[in-house]
Amino acid sequence: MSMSTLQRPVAGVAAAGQGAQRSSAALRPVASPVPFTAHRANFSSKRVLHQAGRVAPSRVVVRAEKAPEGVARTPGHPYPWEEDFDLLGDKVKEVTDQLLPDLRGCNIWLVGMMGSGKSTVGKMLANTLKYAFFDTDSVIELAHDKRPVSQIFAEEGQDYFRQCESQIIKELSPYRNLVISTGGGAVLKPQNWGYMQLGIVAWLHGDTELLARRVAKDGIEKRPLLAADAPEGADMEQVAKAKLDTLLEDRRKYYENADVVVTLEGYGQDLEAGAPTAAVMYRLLTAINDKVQAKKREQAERMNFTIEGAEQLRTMRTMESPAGGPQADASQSP
Ligand SMILES: Nc1ncnc2c1ncn2[C@@H]1O[C@H](COP(=O)(O)OP(=O)(O)OP(=O)(O)O)[C@@H](O)[C@H]1O
Ligand SMILES: O=C(O)C1=C[C@@H](O)[C@@H](O)[C@H](O)C1
Repeated sequence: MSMSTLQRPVAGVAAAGQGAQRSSAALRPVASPVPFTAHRANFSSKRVLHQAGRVAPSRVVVRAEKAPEGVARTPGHPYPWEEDFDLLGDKVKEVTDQLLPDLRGCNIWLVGMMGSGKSTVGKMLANTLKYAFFDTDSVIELAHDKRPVSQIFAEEGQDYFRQCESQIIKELSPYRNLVISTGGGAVLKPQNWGYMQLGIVAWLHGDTELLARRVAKDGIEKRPLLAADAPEGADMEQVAKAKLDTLLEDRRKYYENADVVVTLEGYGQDLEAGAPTAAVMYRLLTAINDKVQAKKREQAERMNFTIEGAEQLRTMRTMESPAGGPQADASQSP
C-alpha cells in the first residue's frame, strides 16, 4: 500500500480519504471535534482567538465549569485537583503553557492496549496542544473504503494489517505537531519504534478489568483479536479480560519502552470507569512536561562547562602554519 499522497497536516482539516483508493490514500488529520470534555462532567473549552500580535498563537484557554453540587471529594485521592474541575482546568492550562514552547512541535505517540482510551484522550490532547490528530486504525479504515478493522483482519489477514500500520507510522513520523493514536499491537514491531521514538511515546496503562469493561461495552466484535473464537453466549467481558491478560503479558515489555507511562486508575466515584478523559490528559501532559523539562535541564548542564585557559585562547595569535606558506604562495601565482 502506498501512502505517497500524504498531505502535510493542517490542523482542523476534516478526515479525508473517503472513497480513497487503497493504493493512494490521501491522509489528513482525523477531525478532532472533542474539546475539553470529561465523561463525567461538563467541561467546556474555549480557544483564544488569535488577534494578530496580541495573543501568542499557541495559547489555549481551558475553562472548566464548577463541579456539580454535592460531588464528594475522595479522601486520600492522589490527584485531588482532578475532582475540582476549576482547578483541573487551571492546571491543564498551566502545564500546557509551560510545555508547548519546549515541545517544539515534537509528535506524541499514544500506545496501549485496546480500550485504554488512546483515541479518546488523543483527540482531546491534540485539541489542547493545537496539534493535528491521527488514529492509525482510522487511517487504515479510510484507506480501505471505510471497511472496519475487523473486516480488514478477516479479509486481508493480520499481517497485511500490520504492514499498513507500519507504513502509516513511517509516513507520519517526519511530520510535526501531531498526536498519533496507534493500534494496540503497533508496539510489537521494532521498526515502528524506530519511527515513534523520533517523538515522545506515551503508554496509557490501565488494568485489564477496566479495559475489558470498556471493550465489552463497545462490543468486542470491533476488536478482532478479542472476538476470535469467543464461545457463543459467554460473558463477553470475561472473554475480553482473559484475552487482554494474555496479550498484555506478551506486550508489557514493549509498552515499557515508552518514554512516559500514564495510569488510567480512577479514584472515588471513578473507581469503576477509570480516570475521566480530562484527568488522563492532565496526567499525560504532566508526564510529558516532566520528561521535556528534565531533558532541557540535562542539555543545559551539558553546556555548563568552563574552558581552562580560556584567556590564553582569546589572546592566542595564529602561528605561521607550515602548510600556509607554500599554499599561499601558490594561490598568488598567476
Ligand atoms: N477516560 C475514560 N472514561 C470512560 N470511558 C472512556 C475513557 N476513555 C475512553 N473511554 C471509552 O473506552 C472505549 C475505548 O476508548 P478508545 O476507543 O479511545 O480506546 P483505544 O485505546 O483507542 O482503543 P483501540 O486500541 O481498541 O482502538 C470507548 O468506548 C471510549 O468511549
Ligand atoms: O491490540 C491490537 O493488536 C489491536 C488493536 C486495535 O487498535 C486494532 O489495531 C486491531 O484491532 C489490533
